[in-house]
This record gives sequence, structure tokens and C-alpha cells, in this order.
Amino acid sequence: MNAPKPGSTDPSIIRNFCIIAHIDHGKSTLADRMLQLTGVVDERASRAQYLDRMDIERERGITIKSQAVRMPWTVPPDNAEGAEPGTYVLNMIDTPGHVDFTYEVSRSLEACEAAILLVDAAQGIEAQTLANLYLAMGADLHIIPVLNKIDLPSANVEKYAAELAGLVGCEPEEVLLTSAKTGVGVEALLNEIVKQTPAPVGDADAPARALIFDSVYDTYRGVVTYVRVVDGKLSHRDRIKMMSTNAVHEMLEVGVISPEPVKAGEIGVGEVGYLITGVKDVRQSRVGDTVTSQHHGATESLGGYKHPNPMVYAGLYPIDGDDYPTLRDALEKLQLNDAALTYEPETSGALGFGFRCGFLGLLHMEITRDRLEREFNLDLISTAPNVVYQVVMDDGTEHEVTNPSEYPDGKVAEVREPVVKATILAPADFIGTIMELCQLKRGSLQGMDYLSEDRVEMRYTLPMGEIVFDFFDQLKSRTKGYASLDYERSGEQAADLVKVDILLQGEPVDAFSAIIHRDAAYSYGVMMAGKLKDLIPRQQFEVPIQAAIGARVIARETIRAIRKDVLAKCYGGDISRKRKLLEKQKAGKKRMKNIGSVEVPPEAFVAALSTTQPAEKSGKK
Ligand SMILES: Nc1nc2c(ncn2[C@@H]2O[C@H](COP(=O)(O)OP(=O)(O)OP(=O)(O)O)[C@@H](O)[C@H]2O)c(=O)[nH]1
Repeated sequence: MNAPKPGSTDPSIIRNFCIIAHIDHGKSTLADRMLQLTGVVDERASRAQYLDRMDIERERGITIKSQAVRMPWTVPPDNAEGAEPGTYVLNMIDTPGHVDFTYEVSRSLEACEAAILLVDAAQGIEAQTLANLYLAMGADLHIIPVLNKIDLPSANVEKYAAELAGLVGCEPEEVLLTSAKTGVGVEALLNEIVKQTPAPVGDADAPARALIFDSVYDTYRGVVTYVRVVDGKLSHRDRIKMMSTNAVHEMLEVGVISPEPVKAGEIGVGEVGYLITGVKDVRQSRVGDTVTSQHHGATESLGGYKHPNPMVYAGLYPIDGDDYPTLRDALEKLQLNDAALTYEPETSGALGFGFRCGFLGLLHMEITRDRLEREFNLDLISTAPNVVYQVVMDDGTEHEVTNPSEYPDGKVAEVREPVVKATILAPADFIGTIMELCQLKRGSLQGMDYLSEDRVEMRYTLPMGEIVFDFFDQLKSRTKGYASLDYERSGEQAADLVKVDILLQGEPVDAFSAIIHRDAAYSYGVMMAGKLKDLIPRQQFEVPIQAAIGARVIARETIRAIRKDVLAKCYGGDISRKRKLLEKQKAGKKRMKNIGSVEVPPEAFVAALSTTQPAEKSGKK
């Protein structure tokens, strides 16, 4: 196939598209199939899921980082789809499908003109199908509805084609049918993409403007920045400027990915490619920023740039204190590739030296922890995740609390917590149990619609702090796995929140403190005190475990002392001698109780904290 060259490609033959889908509906498989059909990778060389590069992505079967591939495609003269015959350049932009990475999804959508909305023919529309569709419609993309997995015996093409058509606003016959696994319908889909996707428009003579939709750190090449050129062209001779910071960088290489990097002299209007500059970490080349040339550069950026703010915080501590320097280096390395990850040193009386880390969400947190443990061979313990609270004091001062230990002392006037707008899709049979769960989690119902006669969409606002624990797991188990969830940040609300401390021997143990709704404080206290009672070995003296809100104790357990048999050696003997020995023992214990410190084995911390954490898979939505 004679592929048009980057830099001199006529925009009228370029088609930029992405695939959006609910998790596991087959996006990566379809992308692989397209790479094969367009000859970009041959069948032998193609390993499963070419685009998911990181091992964790492949293992968990999810897409974290987006990638873009340039594929030549020739529409034959006799195609049934009615597409104009000829050779085209298709740029497929792979978007991450998870709620934690919504911002990355929305930026990669903006690099496209069309989105393939892929739905599993055996499952139908799910929460992320909707969330992604709304994002794509918000970005003004043309939507191409596709039902995938039509080879499955359980596929219900007629039902779900109607559902999808109803959602997108087309006729059921216009919904394309594919099996990414067997390849059926994929050629026709490629022709349809050519036919339906609008060609990019831009001003070739204007100063260069390109949108950064991804930025990846590569050990050998430094930061590789993926861009979509909107106006002008970017050439390897340029010095480029990041418009949000005005920072200027040397351009070392420009090219396109097909599917390995191919150098090009330049890339022009509508093209999608990569830049390699002298930039050392991805924070200098941020997703959403506009790139222009230093000389005669554009004055107006493409707009919409947002700084990624962490939403969930947790402390990460090495189980072996000697690993602290390794953990610090590892976080520094990960940050090169993850502009959203933040960390700062933190010390805990209970856990020693560690870091307070900020994440975009729970999945982001799990992935980061996983990578730290796997790639850097670390054994870590993480404290329970929490969201960011605003605490307003009586005197009007305001504190941002990302860690229960920072919760200010003194009289609190108001505590505000972040809330999310959640969309839950489930079979109608489960409405009752979902409502019950949401109520338990302090949610308020905003609306409910039937997508078909047996499937409902429920919209709730929920406190984010309630979602980060085990909401998704509970939702899944209550609905036998049928419900799907998506949510987005939506402001703050005042709530009756308190800080619950767990005290051992009257001393608070920072790792177990939590900020929690007053109604749930008691059960949290009872649960933690009970758990610690089982986990902490008995000491020579009695150890009280208390849960307290400020000075008020709300729950208590006691670890009984080990009673040494001081009378063992006192055969027979008279009663007063025995009493004397027991009195002595009692006095000794009293002294110990005052001065003795409780030895909490690290395993007890690990066990107590790990069970307050969300289960492994909770990020998979
Ligand atoms: N039978 C059948 N299975 C398919 C088809 N397409 C994908 N699958 C399977 O569905 C599962 C999920 O596919 P993926 O391509 O990983 O899904 P995805 O949407 O990319 O998932 P994320 O990357 O996590 O968003 C895999 O086990 C695929 O083999 C299909 O057309 N037919």
C-alpha cells in the first residue's frame, strides 16, 4: 500500500477517530484487528492488544495511557458502504476508558472528528458507554454506533441495536455489526469511518498550534509528547513553546506512530504524531496544553487546559523501614510518567517514614501501588484512602485537610466534603437494593430513566468519600455484577463529619484515624477497636483500645494482661505469703501500665489497614 507521507498529507484524506466503550466491550481487540487489516502489524508480529503497552495494562486488561496510530487504508471501488474509493490516512487514538482518567479521555477526544461507540452485543449499554458518549458529544464528534461481539451465542443484536439506535438517534439498521475477535464487519467499519468521519479543517498558513493529548516518559528517549496539529505545521527544526507556561524546548524529533515511531520532517494540519524534546518529565509537557513554535508562534492557545488535581489521598509506607530511600526514588521515577501523581514525605508515629500521595481516584491509586511493588520490588502498606476536606473554624480560618492527622484542633464551624454525580445502570429488578445502598451512603436521587423496559439509569449525587471505600464492590455484589457505575466530580457540600481517633493506652495511633460522617463514627470505632483487639498480642499489662471523637470515647475494648503465675514456686505456703506476691504483681502491673508502651507488631497494622481498604478489583468499572 502506498502510504501518504507525513507532513505533506492533504487534510482531505485524513480521518481522525477514537473508539469509546465501556470496559471490556472489546476496544483493544478491535484496535488490534484494525492494525492487522490495514497492514500496520502483521498477524505474526501482533501480540495481543498491541496498544496496551504496559504490563499492568495487559494483565488487568485495561487501557491507562492513550496512544495514537497512523494507518493507511484503501477503500476499494466496489465497496458496499458507498465511501469514496482511494487511499486514506486513518489516525486511531486510543483513549483510556476509566473514570479516573476522564480528563485524558476528553483531551484525546478533542484530537478526533469521530468516535466509534462500541457496545458489547451481549451486554448492551453500560454506565461508561453513556459517560463516554456524553463526553464525545460534548466535543462535537460524529458518533458511529457499533455492536461488537456478535459472534457470541448470547449476543442479542436486535435488542441492543435498537437500544443503541435510540441512544444515538439513528435507525437500528444504521448500527454497524462487528466481531473484533473473528474480524467480521471490521473492513466494512473501516470504510464507514472513511465515509462518515469529517476531514480535519485547519489553517495551513497560520502559526502552528497543536494539542497535547498524551505525554509519556520513555527511559531511552525521554518524554514523548503526542499531539494533534490544528493549524500550521511543526517541523523538526523548530523550537517549540508550551503555551500554558511559555517554556521553550528544543525539538529533537518529530514523527508518527505506525505502530512503531517513524521519523518525519514535519507534521501538518489535521495530522497526529509525536514530538521528542529535551523535556525531562511529563509535567513539563502536560496533556491539554497547546504547543506552538517559538518564533512567530500563535498567541491564542486552543483553550481548555486544566491542571490535574488529586482527588484521593493515602499514605504509602515501606513495611521495611530500610526501603524508604527506594520508595522515594521510585515515586520520583513514576512521576516522570504521571503528571497527576503527587507525593510528599510524611512521618507516622505508628508506621515510620513514608509519603502522603495524591491520586486522581482509587484505580489510579491501586495502579500506582501495584507498579511500586512490582517494578521496584517494594512491600508497601497504605493507609485508608481519603478525599480532600475543607474545614472552616469558628474564627473563620479555613484548612484543607488531605490527611486525618492534619484535622485542626479547636472549634469547627463547618466541614465541607467533595461530592460526585454518579450514574448507575442496572436491570430494573435491582432498583430497590441500589436505592438502599445509595441511601446508606448518603446519596440523593436526582433522576431515573428507563433505557429499555428492563434497564434503568439512576442518577445520584453522592459524597465522594463514600465512593472511595467499598461502594463499587457493594454495588456489584448487591446486583450480582450487573450494575455499572460512572461518576464525575461535582462541587462540595457541608456535612456532619467528625474525626475519629483510635487510642491505644490513651495514645492516638495516627494510621487509624479517619474522617467520617457522625452517623458512621460509632460503627467505625467499634469495628476498629474489635479488630485491633484480635490483632494485638496480649502484653504484660492491660491495654485499653478506645475510639474517640475529640475527648469523647465512643467505643472501647480491652486487651487483657498475660497473668504470670507468680504463685507457681510457692508450694503450700501460707495465705499471707501468696497474697503478698499477688499484691506485688498488681503494683508492678500498675507501674507498667503507666509507663509501658504497647508493642504493635507491623503485621497487625497491615492486617487492620488492609481490611479497611477497597478490594483489589474495585477500580474496574
Ligand atoms: N467473543 C468475542 N469476544 C471479544 C470480542 N471482542 C473482544 N472480545 C473479548 O472481550 C474481552 C475484552 O476485550 P478488550 O479488547 O480487552 O476490551 P477493552 O474494551 O479494550 O477493555 P479496556 O482496555 O479494559 O477498556 C477480551 O477477553 C476479548 O478477547 C468479540 O468480538 N467477540
